[in-house]
Amino acid sequence: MTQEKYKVVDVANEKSSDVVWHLASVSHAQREAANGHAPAVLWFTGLSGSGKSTVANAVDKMLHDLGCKTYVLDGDNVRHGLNGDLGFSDTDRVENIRRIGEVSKLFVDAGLLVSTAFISPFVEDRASVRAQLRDNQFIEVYIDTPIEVCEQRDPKGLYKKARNGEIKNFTGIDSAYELPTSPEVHVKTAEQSIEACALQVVDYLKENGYIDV
Ligand SMILES: Nc1ncnc2c1ncn2[C@@H]1O[C@H](COP(=O)(O)OS(=O)(=O)O)[C@@H](OP(=O)(O)O)[C@H]1O
Ligand SMILES: Nc1ncnc2c1ncn2[C@@H]1O[C@H](COP(=O)(O)OP(=O)(O)O)[C@@H](O)[C@H]1O
Repeated sequence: MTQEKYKVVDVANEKSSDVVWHLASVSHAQREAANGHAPAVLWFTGLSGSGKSTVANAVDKMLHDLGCKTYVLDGDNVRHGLNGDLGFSDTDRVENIRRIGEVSKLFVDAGLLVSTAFISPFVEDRASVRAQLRDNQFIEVYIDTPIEVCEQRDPKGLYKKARNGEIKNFTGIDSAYELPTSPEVHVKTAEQSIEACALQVVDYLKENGYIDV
């Protein structure tokens, strides 16, 4: 192995300071050309029951049908696996989002349009994930649904449990949700169908040159 195959990065404060990166032999531009679209993370954020998973999966299906390389990260494949050790204290939520941010970055590096569906309640954590990606690779999608509507939907019966005191630290009841201040896409699920919500996101990708179909 010759030395130019390696890039030494400044990670003096990390435990992995003796680890060096192997430079990629397939460039971002080559991946983008092969996939036919730009990579990005569609970061869905909103209350429990707001419709993050439903809309993220509808978007994923539309993009897949258009021939895009996609993936959805949500509680089912993350909180039961990689983040199975984390609960719902503020500290655990911060770590949950940090790890999901790292995983999203890898998917973006692989050239995918990745959709994440996590409450991600804190402005600072969403901003940290954005800051780790290149310009335009983080698209915040605010799934804006009034808590009354979420509570009426209550697809998992969790609001009822939280109101009864069976669940503590429930977002919107006794745990904070900090509103996105300038999301790239602002989706109001109480005012339009699931399909219209998903189209709003896909149209954003078309209008901003991520996909060209
Ligand atoms: N205390 C508390 N508060 C909020 N949500 C709770 C809680 N306990 C369990 N659940 C279920 O976990 C899902 C939220 O997990 P997230 O990883 O998205 O949360 S966070 O981003 O770390 O805040 C959330 O799923 P969604 O309804 O899909 O949002 C709930 O089903
Ligand atoms: N326009 C809409 N967009 C998204 N979900 C909707 C809409 N109208 C009704 N729903 C329903 O609301 C519920 C949202 O649940 P879910 O997607 O699991 O939310 P979250 O992932 O935010 O917890 C689903 O039962 C879905 O069918």
